Amino acid sequence: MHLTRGIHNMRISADKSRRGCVLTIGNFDGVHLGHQQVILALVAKAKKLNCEAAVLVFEPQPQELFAPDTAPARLCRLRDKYVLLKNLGIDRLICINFNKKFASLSAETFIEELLVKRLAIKHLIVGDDFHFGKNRQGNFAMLKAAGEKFNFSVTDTASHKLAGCRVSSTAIRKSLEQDDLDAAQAMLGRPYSIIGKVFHGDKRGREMGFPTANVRLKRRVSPVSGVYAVQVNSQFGQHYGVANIGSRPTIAGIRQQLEVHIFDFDDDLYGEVIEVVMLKKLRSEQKFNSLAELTEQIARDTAQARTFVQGIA
Ligand SMILES: Cc1cc2nc3c(=O)[nH]c(=O)nc-3n(C[C@H](O)[C@H](O)[C@H](O)COP(=O)(O)O)c2cc1C
Ligand SMILES: Nc1ncnc2c1ncn2[C@@H]1O[C@H](COP(=O)(O)OP(=O)(O)OP(=O)(O)O)[C@@H](O)[C@H]1O
Repeated sequence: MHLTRGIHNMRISADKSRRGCVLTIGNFDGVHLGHQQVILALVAKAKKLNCEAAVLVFEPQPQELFAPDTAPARLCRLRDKYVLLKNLGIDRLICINFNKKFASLSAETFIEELLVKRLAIKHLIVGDDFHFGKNRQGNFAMLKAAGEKFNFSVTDTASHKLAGCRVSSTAIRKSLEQDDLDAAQAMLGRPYSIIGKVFHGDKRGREMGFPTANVRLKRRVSPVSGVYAVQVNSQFGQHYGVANIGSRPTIAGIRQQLEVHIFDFDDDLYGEVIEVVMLKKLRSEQKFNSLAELTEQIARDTAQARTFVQGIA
């Protein structure tokens, strides 16, 4: 799968022989079951029209630019979207740097310059509530009309529902917030996990008898927090462990961080990308009066997580 980053890297299709693409546009945060339906329809259409299946996403996601303090927690990063979309058969991921300049493009410019001239779209699939361009002026009806003028077709997505409710990134975040991992898993089509690179922590965990791999969350805010029994997938295979996602109030940590103590494991993970799959929430993060009290609690967490994973392994 190709990754095109930035408008400047989208070639203008002066070459009439270019096959063009079928396209969908959105955040696709989490690439959940609803998104997967859209992607499957897109891939099928691309095959039929003998052209590329392309997904256009924005980075940062629009709300992260317009309202950084209230933007929702991310279910996944661009890198994760790339892998998930690739596995679904997408040929090209187009990532637009969503900044003030881009957000001020008129709906007409978005259609003519981007969709028609640069991407040569043949077919577009979007939700019928999709809005775009300066002040969200562009809408589904406008795309339909533009399609007739510039010779591309437009269809909307039929809502994919579970138990009568539309699957959405928002609904998944809510389930995770309410510690309903099963509901989140049902909507994602896979268990919820966080993928990231292991970096050097303060090594305090090792002194406490519980060495931890620290996973960088970067600018991401995690939709889950607290202590979990987890499965860890890395280049060393599949292991189990116990993880804390939080700001570590006992040691006056500030930024949210993911730390995982992996059972029966002593390979070097620094610099490696690992996936931490949340299996069961054990408790919320707490502030303890001393490191000794925290250590005792982590020992209890570890025992509880071990018992849980023995039950499923
Ligand atoms: C299973 C587990 C549970 C944890 N629970 C808490 C907690 O409730 N409160 C807290 O302040 N820190 C908690 N921590 C974080 C510890 O403060 C942290 O692991 C320790 O300070 C070592 O971190 P460092 O080596 O990265 O500095 C937890 C860590 C683990 C692995
Ligand atoms: N459950 C669903 N069924 C069908 N199409 C969906 C579903 N969820 C999202 N889509 C479509 O996928 C594309 C990307 O959607 P978007 O990233 O806005 O997802 P979302 O899950 O609805 O997000 P949010 O919860 O933030 O509104 C849009 O065209 C949207 O209409």
